[in-house]
Amino acid sequence: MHKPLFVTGVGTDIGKTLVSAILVEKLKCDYWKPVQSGDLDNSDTMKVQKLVTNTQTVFHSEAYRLTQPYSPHKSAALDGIEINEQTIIAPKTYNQLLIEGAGGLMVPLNDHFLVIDLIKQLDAEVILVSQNYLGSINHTLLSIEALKSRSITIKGIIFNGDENTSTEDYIINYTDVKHLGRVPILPVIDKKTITDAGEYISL
Ligand SMILES: Nc1ncnc2c1ncn2[C@@H]1O[C@H](COP(=O)(O)OP(=O)(O)OP(=O)(O)O)[C@@H](O)[C@H]1O
Ligand SMILES: C[C@H](N)[C@H](N)CCCCCC(=O)O
Ligand SMILES: [Mg+2]
Repeated sequence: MHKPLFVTGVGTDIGKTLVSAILVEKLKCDYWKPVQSGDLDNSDTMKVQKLVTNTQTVFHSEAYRLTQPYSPHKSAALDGIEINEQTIIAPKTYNQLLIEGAGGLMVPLNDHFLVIDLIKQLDAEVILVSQNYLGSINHTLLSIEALKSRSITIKGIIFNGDENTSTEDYIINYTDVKHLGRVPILPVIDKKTITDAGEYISL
């Protein structure tokens, strides 16, 4: 049985949900967003569900649905609760499971447990979503350093958005992490463009 795939990013708003939709359609795997903070009427799960065509994918319910769009530890406090990491248990499925994180790796779920700790707890392999912008080399190398320091397997990195070969080459050569592909800016995001975008990723 495959280990779960955990899609994380060098930060929030980097394209994890978009890349997750492409991967879910390409792999016909299940999707799970354990912690959703804010946007409950347009959640990541709902976004992916709207973009996926295959009938095999099961969309599992979040462990935590928080009303405010902040760091999960803060959103939970605003909702009068505290996230208990013991309750975040991977859903049972015979299919491959793709898990989308919240924000980047060092995002707090409570006062002692971060997204990166959840990856370890779920024994998942990481697909890191990066983007090419001034400062992204630092953010990407820091993310990879954090994963390696916790002996978390990195399946590879997907660059999202405009190409920057010098940035991508430096990151791949310095870290030896596998380049899984690059998703260009999609002028239109719908079922067809998400299905077609599968060709940009090789894994
Ligand atoms: N390659 C792309 N082409 C066009 N739009 C994109 C692309 N990647 C991301 N976007 C857009 O950028 C925004 C942020 O992307 P996305 O929601 O996937 O980020 P995220 O990392 O999942 O954020 P969060 O941390 O909130 O989960 C969305 O509106 C998304 O449609
Ligand atoms: C609310 C947003 N859409 C994400 N789901 C959560 C981002 C948390 C970022 C925390 C931080 O790194 O400062
Ligand atoms: Mg998302």
